[in-house]
Amino acid sequence: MIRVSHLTRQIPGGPKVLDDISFEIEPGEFVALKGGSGSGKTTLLRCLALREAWTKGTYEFDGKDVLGSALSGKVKVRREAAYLEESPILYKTKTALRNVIIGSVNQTPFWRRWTGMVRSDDYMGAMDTIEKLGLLDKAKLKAEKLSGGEKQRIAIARALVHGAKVILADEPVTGLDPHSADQVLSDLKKLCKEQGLIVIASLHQGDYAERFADRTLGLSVGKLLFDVKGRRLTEHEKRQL
Ligand SMILES: Nc1ncnc2c1ncn2[C@@H]1O[C@H](COP(=O)(O)OP(=O)(O)OP(=O)(O)O)[C@@H](O)[C@H]1O
Repeated sequence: MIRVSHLTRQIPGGPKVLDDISFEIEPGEFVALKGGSGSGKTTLLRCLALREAWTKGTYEFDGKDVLGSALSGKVKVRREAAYLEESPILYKTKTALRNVIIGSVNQTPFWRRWTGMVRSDDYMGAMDTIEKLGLLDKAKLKAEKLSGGEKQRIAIARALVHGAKVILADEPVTGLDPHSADQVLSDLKKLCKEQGLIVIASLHQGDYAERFADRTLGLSVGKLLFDVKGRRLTEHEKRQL
């Protein structure tokens, strides 16, 4: 479970980009972030991934206090929360399979990325996950040959293989055609329902949030305007964003 209380992010000497945000998310929930350009969606995801500093607030992740003095909370977030960029960063000249096995720069020790050393159970685990995401026929293709949607799904497979329990996806379907976007979001939804993952994704475009998410957090100028669960947004809520 994730519990965020009074999260505030102020750029040093600059504006407040997130202002007093609080929410709780249970395992298995797919949460969409909606808000106009500059509303703070990316900053919120990056704060949850500990890629940006919190100015104020408390953060509990799976029962651990993350921002307190003990290091174990931070280590847990770095291990179990995967931040997915809008354009996934993959090793272009390595195969999809190899990308999944060796992991992302943040998740994998340097020596492992450098040597590319794998154990047979790493190989099997990666192949199983790639198969679950329906990409077995792409496993041996170099990452540079994959489509945008396939790259996103390989980045998801990579996160899972390296122990992600929370996926923080920044505009995961921006720039994808509707079919690829549906595949990426169906995969994420399936992982929530079948494996109890938490997915938080900024999905401002189109009706993706309504179609795939269980819940929508609406942001405007760094403030949480609404937290809607189990129903579509009203016209009034849509106009506020
Ligand atoms: N390091 C920084 N210095 C100054 N302003 C910043 C910094 N980081 C973010 N901001 C500002 O904070 C606001 C929120 O940015 P953020 O990228 O989180 O918004 P967003 O909702 O993801 O926008 P978009 O949908 O356009 O990607 C923006 O006005 C941005 O300019």
